[in-house]
Amino acid sequence: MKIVEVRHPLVQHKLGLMRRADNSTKTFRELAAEVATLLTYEATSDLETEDADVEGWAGTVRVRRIKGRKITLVPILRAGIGMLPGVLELIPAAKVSVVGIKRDEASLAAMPYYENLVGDMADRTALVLDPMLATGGTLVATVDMLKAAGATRIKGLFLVAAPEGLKALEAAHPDVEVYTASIDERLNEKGYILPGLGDAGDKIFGTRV
Ligand SMILES: O=P(O)(O)OC[C@H]1O[C@H](OP(=O)(O)OP(=O)(O)O)[C@H](O)[C@@H]1O
Ligand SMILES: O=c1cc[nH]c(=O)[nH]1
Ligand SMILES: [Mg+2]
Repeated sequence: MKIVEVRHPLVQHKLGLMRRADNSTKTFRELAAEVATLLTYEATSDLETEDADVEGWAGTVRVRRIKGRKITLVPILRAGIGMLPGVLELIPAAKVSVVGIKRDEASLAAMPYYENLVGDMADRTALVLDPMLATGGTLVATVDMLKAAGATRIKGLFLVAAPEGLKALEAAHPDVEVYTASIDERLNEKGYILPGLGDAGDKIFGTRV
């Protein structure tokens, strides 16, 4: 399975700022979007390009443009919404497919509650957005949904990923690519990533703080 831990200094610096416990909602949100932009840059580095001719100031110029295949962004409610503005900075025309999944806090089981996907999923690369990959249950349920709708090219962007979640994904969907700012140490007994970021959804939405 392709797993890319992005070691770029800007990513590492911004993730380090996100780990502070005293961040305001505004600061956490801004950093989540900024890291999402940088992860998008990495995750799109293998997009195919083709030649095209444009009329420039001194005549016709041969340029490169992104070839045919289109992208759909798939933010997982709620917390994935926090990454959406940063990804749209680089792919402003992308169609957005929304998935709602809530992790049951006691069993840690992923509970899907909403699905609204673009129609032509089979023709698109799906970029799944979620700040946290913990047990992997949410991501596996999301990929199940996307594949059932015809998706064959799926990449996931996560601010932080736990080894346990990566293992679960590899067992269920080894064809999915993962881009993350950090592979952290482990999960705690409540399924939270250590050292992690805490509850990313609560921090992005300003709830329970
Ligand atoms: O890998 P897993 O163990 O499944 O956990 C990860 C999921 O948990 C969090 O969402 P949460 O259920 O807290 O929902 P929220 O976005 O509404 O906060 C997080 O944003 C992921 O979606
Ligand atoms: O560490 C974690 C795990 C799941 N969800 C979060 O928001 N944080
Ligand atoms: Mg949450």
